[in-house]
Amino acid sequence: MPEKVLLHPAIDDGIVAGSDSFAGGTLVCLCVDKPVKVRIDGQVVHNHACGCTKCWKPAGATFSVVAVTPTANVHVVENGDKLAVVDPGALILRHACRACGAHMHGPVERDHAFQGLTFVHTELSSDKGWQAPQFAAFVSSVIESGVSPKKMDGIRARIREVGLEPYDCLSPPLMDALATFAATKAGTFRE
Ligand SMILES: N[C@@H](CCC(=O)N[C@@H](CS)C(=O)NCC(=O)O)C(=O)O
Ligand SMILES: [Zn+2]
Ligand SMILES: [Zn+2]
Repeated sequence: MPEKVLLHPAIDDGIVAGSDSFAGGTLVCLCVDKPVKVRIDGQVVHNHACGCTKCWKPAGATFSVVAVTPTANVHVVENGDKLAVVDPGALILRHACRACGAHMHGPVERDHAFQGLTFVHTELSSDKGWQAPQFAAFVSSVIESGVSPKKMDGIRARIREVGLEPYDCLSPPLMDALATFAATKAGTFRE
């Protein structure tokens, strides 16, 4: 029997639909003592599985699940002194809890198509109604975390089976946003 392909706990047992009227919630890190808490006002968008090596994954998961929300909607409300930026040179300034390692919020501050957005992991919240994962991004990148290339057909098949489209970069709307930004910078943008 072929080995079962595990993607992420929020996907493996069936994707739970989000709520259109969801008003937001609080992310809590994995620490038992003095957990970091981050409140998000309102719903997230572009929630997706990410196979890249940089996004935070829970133990045993091959993919992370990460979404974006306007940075203005993100508020560190408790124990923010435990946070540190993982890589200050990265586009996404991932603020991780120094004790448990969970990435609590990742703003994009630099001049970029995603400037003003923050990347967050809604699985760190017990609130119900967050947008469900919509697609899988950077699927080929799981090879960089040690997944055998021989497993990629099975991984992509499983992603499709759970109802997501696998992409090796971002989804078409996000890639279009990046290209629109580049075209605007280059002066080649047309309405
Ligand atoms: N193949 C690379 C891809 C890394 C990458 O480009 N990740 C995307 C998706 S999260 C990104 O936008 N990264 C920006 C950043 O890490 O700041 C890896 O797996 O490390
Ligand atoms: Zn923690
Ligand atoms: Zn990623």
